[in-house]
Formats: sequence, C-alpha cells, structure tokens
Amino acid sequence: DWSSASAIRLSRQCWREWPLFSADIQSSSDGLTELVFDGSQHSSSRFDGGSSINSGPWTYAPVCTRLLESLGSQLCVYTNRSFSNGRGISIFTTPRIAKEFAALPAFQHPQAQDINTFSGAWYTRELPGKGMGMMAKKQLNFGDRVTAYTPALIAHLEQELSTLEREKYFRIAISQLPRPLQDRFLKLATVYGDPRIKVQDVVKANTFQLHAGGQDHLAVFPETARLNHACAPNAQYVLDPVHLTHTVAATRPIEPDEEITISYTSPLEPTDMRQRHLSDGFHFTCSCPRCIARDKSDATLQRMMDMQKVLNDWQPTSMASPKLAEKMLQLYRDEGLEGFLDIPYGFAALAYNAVGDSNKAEKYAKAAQEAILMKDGPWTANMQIWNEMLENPKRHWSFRARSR
Ligand SMILES: C[S@@+](CC[C@H](N)C(=O)[O-])C[C@H]1O[C@@H](n2cnc3c(N)ncnc32)[C@H](O)[C@@H]1O
Repeated sequence: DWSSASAIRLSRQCWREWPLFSADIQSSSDGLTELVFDGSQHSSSRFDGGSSINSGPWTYAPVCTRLLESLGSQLCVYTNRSFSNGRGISIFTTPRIAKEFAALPAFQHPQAQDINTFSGAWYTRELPGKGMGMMAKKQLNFGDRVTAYTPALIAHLEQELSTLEREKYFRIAISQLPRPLQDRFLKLATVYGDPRIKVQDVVKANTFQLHAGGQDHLAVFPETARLNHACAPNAQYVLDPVHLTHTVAATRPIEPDEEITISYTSPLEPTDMRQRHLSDGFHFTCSCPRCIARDKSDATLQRMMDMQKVLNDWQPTSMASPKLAEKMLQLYRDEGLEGFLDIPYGFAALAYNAVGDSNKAEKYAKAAQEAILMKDGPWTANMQIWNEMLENPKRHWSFRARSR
C-alpha cells in the first residue's frame, strides 16, 4: 500500500542550514556528563503508546523527549537495525510521522539491489582547501549513476530542545545504528569542531532537507556526504520519498580522477546570494570558476532571466521565438548548468508549439521531463505540465498561440 507514501515528500532543493549555534551550549543548563556515547544507558522516558512498539519495524523501544509544545507531540528515536540488509536507519520524529515512515515500501519490502551498494563509479580523497571529496573512478557520461544510498539519520527540525538536549537524542539515534554505519557517520566532516555537539556538528555540515508528514526533517547520507559543492556542478541529485533513497547522476561527461560535484544552493541565484548561503550554512567560500568569474557569470544569469521574461510574454507584441529559446538553452549549457535544464527545455517546448511546430515541441517537452526526473523526481507537479502537452501538443493551449 503506497497510499501513505504521499504524505512523505522529500524536498526539491537543497541543502539547508541547520540552526545550530555554539552559544547555546555555554548557556545551556544541561550537564555535560550526560553526553556519554553509549546507546544502552537511556535515562529518557519511553514512548508510552507502548502496545504499538512491537508492531512497528523498530529494533528498540523508542526513546522520547518530553511533550514539546511547539509540536504538540513528543519526539522519539526510532531505529531499525535490519533496514536495507542490515545497513540500519535511525529516525528522530513524532510517533505519528514514525508510523508514516514505517508504512513506506522502504520498510515493507527489500531494497533494490542497486541501492546502498558501491556503484564502482567513485572514490574519495583529500582535496586542497575542501577536505575530502568524491572523485570519478572511471569515465562517466550523462545520466550515469554515481551513488544511491539511504540515510543513516533522519531528524525532525525543531527549535525547542536545547542544543545539548537535542545532542543526547541524536547520539542515541547514532549509537543504536549498526557499527559500520555509525563509524561512517562519525567520520564525516564537521563545521564547528566542538566534540560536545559532535553529532549535530556532522548534521550541520552534511544535511539534506526532507519534508515528511508535513514537517521539515533533515537527512544525512554518509557516502553521498563526501560530494563537495560547485556552482556549475557535473552531477545532480534526486531524493526518492518512497524508497528513502538519495541518488546522484552525472549531468555531463566526467573524466576519470575528476572531482564529482553537486550544488548545495540554487545555481540560478547571483553569486552574492550563493556565497551567503554557503558561508552561513556550510562555513566556506566557494572558489569555483563561476564564482571567480562572478561579473561575467552574474551578467549571463541576468541575460538568462531577461530572456525567460520575454519567453513568458504571451501578449501579441511578444518578442518570444524558438530562436530565443534555443539561445537561452545554449546559455544554460555554456554556464555549466546541464543539471538544471528543465526550465529552458520547457520554454523551448512552449516556444515551438506556439509557432505550430508540434514535433519540436514534443521533443523539448520530453527533454524537460527527463531533466525534471533527474532533478526533482517523478512525483513533482511539473511532470504533469509536460504530460498535458505530450498527450496532444496540437490541443495544448500553447499551440499556435503566437502564429495567429
Ligand atoms: C557535505 S561536506 C562535503 C565533504 C567534505 N569536504 C568532507 O571532507 O567530508 C560539506 C563541507 O565540505 C566543504 N566544502 C564543500 N564544498 C566546498 C567547496 N566548493 N570549497 C571549499 N569547501 C567545500 C565545506 O567545509 C563544507 O562544510
């Protein structure tokens, strides 16, 4: 039964700043002695809906916080050690949302063979000024799979627990995982380097945002977490909300030993905004080619946005044309945004259909769908837009809309 899956929707874009401030620690009244990294010594309350514990897929009785006013619920740590052939998973969320997770195919059926297995496409190494990074082990081409992994930790975002309280539950979540996954998680990069908040520090540097049960959650995928950021990345990721899988694919040819990168922030934002997001969220300054050539790349972005405005103009006086759409598509490509072509492909489909070229419209509508699949997944509303056109381009509202 996939019906409950719809309630769990992983977010479209991107990495998110995890609100973690070292200052919280100094002001917290929590005793530091509580922060022993040992999953067997929980002093916290157990979820009192006790009867349902054994009916779920959880290995341990959930460990729960007090009732949190802002959520109207407790948050509890749920661990399944046998998840995905013994890889394991821990989820810190409300009892209601935990049930939604438990009903997903990810928990009900064995995981596909190609999930959580090494693809042979990558290795990691230390890179100057970036920490570890992920490199191509072989030549990769457009669409080639790089990674496909499930998270070690999923956690509900809230602002009510003190940083040290939160750390306690996060540590229980990590300590209950099978050893190999626990070790991989704890070796990940940190932002603050403060051992008292080690788990949140790892989360801060490595989290993806996901929307589950109507609430923001964060998720850490330890293998994928080695991918560094670039503003013209050569790979794109998509989160599968049904199988709880994060997959990465190449968006242009990648040479052996070339670094594989994704974008932590929207590459369609101007340099200033991207840099602010990266420094607030991840405490680094990006020095990728687009950031270095910032004036040129910001001017190109502006041209792209101006063209888009024209292509979106459906007045009789509109200057929109297929030629302009092709030009915009080329600018995206020249800028290294091959993983973000859903928009220019979509405008090209509309521009061709608008002058009555339904064959070209069909070609670009399909390309737009492929780009959406690679970036947002099949469950996004945008897929439907192009399904509607592909059903019968000549009956689509845009057909000959500019040739009358
Ligand atoms: C998800 S981790 C990426 C892997 C990380 N380099 C490691 O050693 O595990 C995010 C952190 O990597 C570093 N990082 C990622 N992209 C970077 C870039 N383009 N330039 C410099 N540092 C980067 C930052 O320290 C950031 O907080």
